[in-house]
Amino acid sequence: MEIFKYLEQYDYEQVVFCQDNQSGLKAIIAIHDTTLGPALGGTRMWTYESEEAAIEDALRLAKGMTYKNAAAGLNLGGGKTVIIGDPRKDKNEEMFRAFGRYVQGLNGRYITAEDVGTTVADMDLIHEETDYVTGISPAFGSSGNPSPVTAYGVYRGMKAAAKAAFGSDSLEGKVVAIQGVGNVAYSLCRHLHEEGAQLIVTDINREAVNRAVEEFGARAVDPNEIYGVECDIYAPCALGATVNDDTIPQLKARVIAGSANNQLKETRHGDLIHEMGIVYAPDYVINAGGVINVADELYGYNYERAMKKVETIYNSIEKVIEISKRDGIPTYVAADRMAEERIERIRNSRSQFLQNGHNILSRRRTR
Ligand SMILES: NC(=O)c1ccc[n+]([C@@H]2O[C@H](COP(=O)([O-])OP(=O)(O)OC[C@H]3O[C@@H](n4cnc5c(N)ncnc54)[C@H](O)[C@@H]3O)[C@@H](O)[C@H]2O)c1
Ligand SMILES: CC(C)C[C@H](N)C(=O)O
Repeated sequence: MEIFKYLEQYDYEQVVFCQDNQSGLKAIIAIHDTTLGPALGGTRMWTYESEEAAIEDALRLAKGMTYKNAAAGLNLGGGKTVIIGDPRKDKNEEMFRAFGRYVQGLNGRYITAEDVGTTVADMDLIHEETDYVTGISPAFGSSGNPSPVTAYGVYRGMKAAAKAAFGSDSLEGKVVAIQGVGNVAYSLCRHLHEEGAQLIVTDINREAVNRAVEEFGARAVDPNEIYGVECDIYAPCALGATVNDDTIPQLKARVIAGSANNQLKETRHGDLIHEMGIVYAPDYVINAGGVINVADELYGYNYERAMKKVETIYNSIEKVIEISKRDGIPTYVAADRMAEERIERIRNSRSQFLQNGHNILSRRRTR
């Protein structure tokens, strides 16, 4: 990967490589765009095939956060961190504290939170070193684990997408195929089960599958089978890029709506599913519940206020589908336009000069 070429192509601001011998920390903080405000995005811990794969993931996820935060109406830019390592074996206190010091070093340009492989306990360790972390324990006045709120947003967005595909937003009797039943999807399964949807689940973690089978009467399938099952809705809730050349021909679903980030391997896959008449709820619009929830901490966390905003995900999904139909464009393009237009509007409204704290005239007088 030619890194500067990539940064230039997608207009990234900054990439920070964090290394600490003692703890084994190897992390990449990617800051995509801070036009709207500080970059807020989670920290993912994952075993990557190569350093290049880790860098690419951080970059793609950071850009996704710029669009997610903008589309959700937040005054926040986009950033993300990946820590290279196995979250089941390689974590230690020193690692998250070392990482916290790197976050502190950015002096508020980047604020972190949970993502795949990290927990509230990890955020609490980061918080030992910096205030620029959200999703820490509620005992600190924070919002805690964002996953259940993300799940609620996905559930609401899925209903809006179902309305467009089936004429009703009721999910009763609908068959939903869920890939990955981790933190978000577990709560999503609960909402769907309560509404009377039938669940088909898969995960590479057997325990996670068993829990969904036992608690929600889900039918389990092998990871490779999930794409081809007979279902109404495919909910990707594991990692990204699962809507691709191999999986699209297998899909029977009329709706794709799930929590995973970067669901489309390439944008052309969004074009392809659009042509096939599949209603795609753009990933960063439907999964914004978690970031909406943690972002509320910046105002002094209020659960009711945060949930009121999360409810609007239903309307946002309706809106992208409406624009998609009106302009004859795929929903992912409609969502990108919505996000980009907001960034441009705010960029322009901020264009007048504002004193930035360096009072040149008063300093001159003291010389
Ligand atoms: N946690 C949040 O609040 C939040 C917010 C927005 C987006 N997301 C995104 O949603 C997705 C899920 O997040 P999470 O917090 O639930 O993570 P998680 O790690 O708790 O769950 C992911 C699950 O997917 C499983 N998995 C991984 N690869 C798989 C595969 N090939 N096939 C089947 N299962 C597989 C894992 O075993 C795990 O159980 C991620 O893409 C994340 O970036 C999460
Ligand atoms: C800020 C976090 C809640 C971010 C979350 N992992 C996301 O992808 O939106």
